[in-house]
Amino acid sequence: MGGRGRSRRTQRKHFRDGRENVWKNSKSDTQEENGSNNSNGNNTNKPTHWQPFAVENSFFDEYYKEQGIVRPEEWDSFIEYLRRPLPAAFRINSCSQFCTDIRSQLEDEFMKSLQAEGTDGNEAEGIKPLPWYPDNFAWQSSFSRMQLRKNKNLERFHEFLKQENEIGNLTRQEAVSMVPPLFLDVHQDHFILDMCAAPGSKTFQLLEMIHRTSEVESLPSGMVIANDVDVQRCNLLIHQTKRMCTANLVVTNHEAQHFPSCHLRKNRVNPSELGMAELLFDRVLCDVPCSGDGTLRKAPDIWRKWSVGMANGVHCLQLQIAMRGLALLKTGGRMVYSTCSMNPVENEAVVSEILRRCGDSVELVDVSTELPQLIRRPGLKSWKVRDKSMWIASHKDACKYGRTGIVPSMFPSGQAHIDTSDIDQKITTGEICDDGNSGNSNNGLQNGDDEGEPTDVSVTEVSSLPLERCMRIVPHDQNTGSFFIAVLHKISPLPVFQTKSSKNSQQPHSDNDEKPKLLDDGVEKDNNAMDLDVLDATNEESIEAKAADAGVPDNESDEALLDSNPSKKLKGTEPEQVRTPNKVNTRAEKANDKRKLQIQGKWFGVDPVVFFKDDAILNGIKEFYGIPESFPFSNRLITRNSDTNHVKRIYYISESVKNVVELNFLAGEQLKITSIGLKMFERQTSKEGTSSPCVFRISSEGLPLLLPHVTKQIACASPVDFKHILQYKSIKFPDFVDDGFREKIATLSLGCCVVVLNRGNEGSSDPPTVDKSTIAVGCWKGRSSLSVMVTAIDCQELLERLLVRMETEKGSCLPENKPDSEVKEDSETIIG
Ligand SMILES: C[S@@+](CC[C@H](N)C(=O)[O-])C[C@H]1O[C@@H](n2cnc3c(N)ncnc32)[C@H](O)[C@@H]1O
Repeated sequence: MGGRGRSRRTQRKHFRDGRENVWKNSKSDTQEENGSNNSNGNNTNKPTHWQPFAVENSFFDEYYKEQGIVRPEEWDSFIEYLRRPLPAAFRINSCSQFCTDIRSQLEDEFMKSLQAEGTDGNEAEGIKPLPWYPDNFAWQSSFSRMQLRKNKNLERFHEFLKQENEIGNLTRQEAVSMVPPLFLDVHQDHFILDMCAAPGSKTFQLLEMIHRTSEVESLPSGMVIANDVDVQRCNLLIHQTKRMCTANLVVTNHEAQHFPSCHLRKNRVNPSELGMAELLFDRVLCDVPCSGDGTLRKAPDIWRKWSVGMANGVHCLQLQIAMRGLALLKTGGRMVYSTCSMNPVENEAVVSEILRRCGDSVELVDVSTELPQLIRRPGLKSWKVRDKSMWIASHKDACKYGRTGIVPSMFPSGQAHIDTSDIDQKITTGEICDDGNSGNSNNGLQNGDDEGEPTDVSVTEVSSLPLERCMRIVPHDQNTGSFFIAVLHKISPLPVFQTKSSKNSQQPHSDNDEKPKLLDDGVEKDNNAMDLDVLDATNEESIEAKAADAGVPDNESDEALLDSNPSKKLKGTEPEQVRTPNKVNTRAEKANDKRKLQIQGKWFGVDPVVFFKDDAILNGIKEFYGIPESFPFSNRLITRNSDTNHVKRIYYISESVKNVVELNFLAGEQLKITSIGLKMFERQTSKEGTSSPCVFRISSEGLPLLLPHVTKQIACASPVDFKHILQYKSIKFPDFVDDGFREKIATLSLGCCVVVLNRGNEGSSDPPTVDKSTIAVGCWKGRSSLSVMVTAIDCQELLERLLVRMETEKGSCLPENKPDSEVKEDSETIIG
């Protein structure tokens, strides 16, 4: 095993041979993966060069055998599972109106039919619920994604998955990726930060958790901030979470390690007047960027790319992000640190360093009694460090052999070797976090590599920390990918860290110290975050100390902070007035409101977040739809356009999000917000819009929230007419089957209206009685026809579900006949 005692020449040969093997073996792997003599008649004689990925890598084998993440006798099984394609897994959106219908469909229909189908001698399980996921809401199939796409027998199931996924009733997600949010112990009133959130599958879960039991009419008091550094991936996340129809989400675009503090100066505001003076979180999910070798089964190209440098290269960033997460966590709060990597350098090493830095203020939680059906392994107490050339026994050896890229925190002891030599200089500078190995495929030694002498790694450091409380999920335990999870509890404010002078250095320190040393957390300041960001945001004294350190005068006002950006000057506003936003009808509030309306976006390329305050438009909307004054619109409507005369979309935000927006505003717009709230109203720009007294239609996302409050422009359709609307998208008035419905529609104004399905329990009340199970769609009433404003796929879904429900309830028979007059999509057809 390993490179222990191997001579330089032998070691080099070994690496070269290993690389050749990868490619030599790819032919046979190809045949295996393509499934020769496939019983379903798929072409099995594809040319072998079609196979793009080799599914072995000797450097990988050598590395993980040495780390002992599985016992030697398990190795073959471990590797064999890693080479198998990953079974497809998915989750039912527990907030979907149809979640129980879908679960029944899986349990009663697909479970049996797919078991009967079987494929290619695969496990005949078909699909089964994941035993550790609550309420049978998560499922795993024994089919890979490839099989689902290619196998004719699975076509119907595949179509079902695709359709429900697109609508938002299902989320396709790796089984193990569903685990971290389950350990966060989320409550409905929690403020949650998802630090590295894109593409958003875990954010979706977190949102489901806070919305879990809320009624249609009331929003949860918690909220989620989903952050990612990559704008494009943020857009993916926004698309993904749009299906959740939530007013409790803010998407931000920051480097997680520099996530802004978003706090107000203690001496300038009275927090009790604001509700919140500092943005801290009850829960933090820290699902950091990683080498990703836990996803080998899903992404087999990683076999070819894998190198030790991938893990070593992200270790420092992971640590910085985790430390920032803990700083933003409330005392008493819980943070989950997770990676989809198997590598201890990205996992146990990061957790160890967190514990060393935080001392008694953070504990690693023993969650062994939580989710007992989830099979997991305890974290390692001992592991080894290597770079592309050699195994390294300790930081001392790293210094001795000039191994740049290796930092003390990678070792179980975390102990730094202090030396004043040139080599040490190199190691303690920031460059070590960005070694050239990261992400490249340079596994082996090359001519001219400075190998040094192999160090004796037979004596491995052993950690005294309770790392067995960490969890590693491995593929062969329950036929999944791999994941690492650690649950951290913040007991008290973090120790005060050293200031800029020690930036990026990992100072020597010892596990045996009684008190944690005051260490810099390695976070560089940026203009926005100032130095305050490296601190525990709960530690007021340290904030002030740091503010002074950063050259910010003690008495600097919020206004002055805003002045740093010319677009946000608060001319003519007294500080006291800024601090009393809750007083009604004061001059100060008006000035404040005006300022909010006028504010320009601080962040380049990101639309500003502006409170929508156009009373004329808002009153018009309320009047048109008959929305009572009791509906909380005040300070809950947002636009992303500072020119309020040309607002196209109006977003609705929960009370919790409103508090964050106000805090952010007063704190100098520290948050770079890419998406916020729920799209509630949208300007109808087509010519139909001009014929309506109200140009703002209710968007599909906003309808569930508004529905119980709409008293005008609403009509209850019989199942027959409702089905026709969905089926034909646009119906001429004479073609309505039910006279009562036709008459009701005739009384509505031109423009947007809501049509509710009458299933018998709505009664004859006008407006109809609605509850969580009410099915309704937004429509547009034109001069001669009614058109549905729902996407084609949503119409289809509703139709299918409707038919199933109707059949079950045996309430009504739905005719298949077309309406009398020719149905065609005329100019009034609007599919929103
Ligand atoms: C493992 S993925 C997160 C997966 C996500 N939690 C989910 O469940 O869908 C890591 C994410 O971190 C983001 N990322 C990388 N560096 C980052 C940084 N410095 N700050 C914030 N996000 C970062 C990447 O863009 C990527 O989307």
